[in-house]
Order: sequence, then structure tokens, then C-alpha cells
Amino acid sequence: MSTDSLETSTAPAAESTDEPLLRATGLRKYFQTETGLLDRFLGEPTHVKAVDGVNLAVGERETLGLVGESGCGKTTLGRVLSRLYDPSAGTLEFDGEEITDLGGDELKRLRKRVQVIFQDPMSSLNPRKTASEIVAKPLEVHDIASGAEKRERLAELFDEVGLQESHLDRYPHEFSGGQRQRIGIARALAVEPDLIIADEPVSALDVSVQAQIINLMKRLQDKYGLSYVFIAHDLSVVKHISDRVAVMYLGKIVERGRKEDIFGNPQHPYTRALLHSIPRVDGERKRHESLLEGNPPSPIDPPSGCRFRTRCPEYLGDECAGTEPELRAVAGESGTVPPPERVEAISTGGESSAEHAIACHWLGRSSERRENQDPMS
Ligand SMILES: Nc1ncnc2c1ncn2[C@@H]1O[C@H](COP(=O)(O)OP(=O)(O)OP(=O)(O)O)[C@@H](O)[C@H]1O
Repeated sequence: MSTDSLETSTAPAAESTDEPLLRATGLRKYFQTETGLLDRFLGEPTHVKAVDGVNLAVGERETLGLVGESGCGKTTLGRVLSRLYDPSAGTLEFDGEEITDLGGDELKRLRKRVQVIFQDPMSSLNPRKTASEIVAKPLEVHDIASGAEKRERLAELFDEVGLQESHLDRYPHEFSGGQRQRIGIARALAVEPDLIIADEPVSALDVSVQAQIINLMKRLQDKYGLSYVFIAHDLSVVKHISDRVAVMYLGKIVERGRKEDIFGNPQHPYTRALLHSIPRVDGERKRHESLLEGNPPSPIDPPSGCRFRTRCPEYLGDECAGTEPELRAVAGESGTVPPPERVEAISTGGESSAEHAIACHWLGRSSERRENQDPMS
């Protein structure tokens, strides 16, 4: 997407704190396959491993970009992180408290602090309700405002997201795509959340409108101290809003780190391939020839060892097929590898913003050998 019209954030650089706002450890979400019972009798795999052992942390006022191809589990992870789905395994902590098994009133209280924005504003907005009814719903559900106070709050929220008071009584089909996404943002903002999980919030919009929505989200983050998990399949979109980026492949995080490291010094062959496929402007907009061939394998029966090995330009043979690589810190400039306890802290989601971690056997090879095999060359 174009960077021309994107504003620079005025807020101090966001930092991951030692105590993140949200922490996921060993998070899994498996769905039963439609033919689950028959598969079980036939000894076939019975579950879709949509999220399969994810560790991550999101700090206060921080934006974590979550990227990966279609079907790699981003939406499912977002839904588990927001507790719209129950996890199959692992733990989730929010603001220092475990929320993995919350239910009833406790879950309702969590919903006030963690909101979700969806990709397709048309299908996520009730077509039979006016914009004001849609945004008022969370105010009512959480007993935040009623009567004249509610109307005043709605006008404030509409103004905040760049809509006019005259829009209050219109129906979703009377708005453009960008305006509908603004309604979705106002609805999320209504309860004054701490964290918003934004699932492909700009993917359905034109490039110029994408920039407007990203700028709006950055402004709201500065003003209200929001944290975001920003999901996108396109790395170029998360570049403009993320502090840190996590790259997901077939249910796992394969690389994560500060945005500067992911874009400036990508390590995992998958991240490199994703970056390689970002369109460049060379006189005319061209798409690079993709380094990624075919589609990801099925998450019902993922490849043994490294899941990316079947498409990886750096496939090493038995080493990649034999054991599943764990997220490990990338050696620093001095070439030093962090001590084991630090690697352990990283692999359980306790990273600071300075950490850059990847899951790849290829990285275990000497840098000289890697340079000779640079997949970007
Ligand atoms: N409710 C469900 N039941 C069974 N399988 C599911 C369910 N939801 C998702 N899946 C499967 O889980 C895998 C991950 O899907 P998910 O939608 O989370 O990926 P994604 O990265 O968000 O992709 P996209 O960008 O296309 O939405 C896919 O194979 C999908 O078919």
C-alpha cells in the first residue's frame, strides 16, 4: 500500500513491558473435522490444528502485527485471544490474570476490555439496525449509558471516528466500505477497551481508504493508550501500524520481532518469501514473482518436523523433516547467542521488544553458509 498519506505517530515508541497486557502460552485451537467419527474408526486424523502451540505477548500501547497466508490460523488465533473461542489447550493471561477458562460475568467483564474489529464490516454489521443502534448495543449490554447520555456518547463516538451526527440514523448499506469500518471501530471503542483485536480490518478496502483507517487507528491508540493485535495477510499493511510483528505459518509462529528487524533483517525463509511478494512500484505497480509455490499443506495433517519444509527453498532434508524447530532468539550483532534461560523466556512469550526469534533449522547453520544460500539472491 502507499505510504504517502500515512501519518507518523506522535506517541513515544511503544515498548513491550515485562508484564504484558496479554500473554498466550502454548495456545492451541483444534476443530473436529466434519468426518471426525469415521476418521477415528479409520485411524485418520480427526482435528484441524488451526492454532498449534502459539506463544506471544502484547504490551500496553503496543501493536502486534500478525501476518501469514490465508488459512494459516490468524483469524482463529485472534478469536481465541479475545476468548470468542475457547482454547483447546494452553493458557491466556490478561493484565496479570488468567482468563483461559473465564465464563459468565467474568467473561462479560473481559469483553469490555478486549474488543474485536472484523474484516468485512458489511457482514459484521446487522443490516436491519441503524448505525446508532449498532454502536449503542455495547453501551446497553455493559450498562454504560442510556437515554440522553447515550445519544450524547454516540455523537461523541461518531465524531471520534470521523462520522457525522447525521449518520446516526442511517443503515449499513447507506455507507461506503470505509465508513462501515469506522462504525465497527466506534462499536469497539464504545466500551473503552484496553485491547482491540483487529482481524484484517483494511483488507476489503481500497488502498487510499486503508491508509485513512490505519491513521484513524493510530490516532485512537495515541489518544486512548490502546493495544492492538492487527491481523493481515499482507506484510505491507502491518508495516505502517505495528511495533512488533509475528509471522504465522500453519498454526505456528515461525518468526517474531520488532518491526524493524522483521522488515530489515528477516530470518525465516517464510518471512523472506512473504516480503519478497510485496508489490513494488517500479514505474508501474508490479508483483514480484513469488518465492512461495503452491498452497500451505492441510492443517489436519501438517508435515512432520518443520511445517514449512514442503515449500521451503532452504530445505535441508532429514534435519528439517525430523524435528520441529522451536522459536529461538536470533544471534545479536556481536554474534552471541543468548543464554538458555533467555531463550526459554522468549519461547514462553516473555520477550521484550528487542527480541527477535525464529523457528528454523537453517538458522542454526553458520552465517557464511547461509549467505551463500541466501533465498533472496
Ligand atoms: N470453525 C471451524 N471448523 C473447522 N475448521 C476451521 C474452523 N475455522 C477455521 N478452520 C480451519 O482452520 C484453518 C485456519 O483458518 P483461519 O480462518 O483461522 O486462517 P486465516 O489465516 O485467518 O485465513 P483467512 O485469512 O483465509 O481467514 C483453516 O484450515 C480453516 O479451514
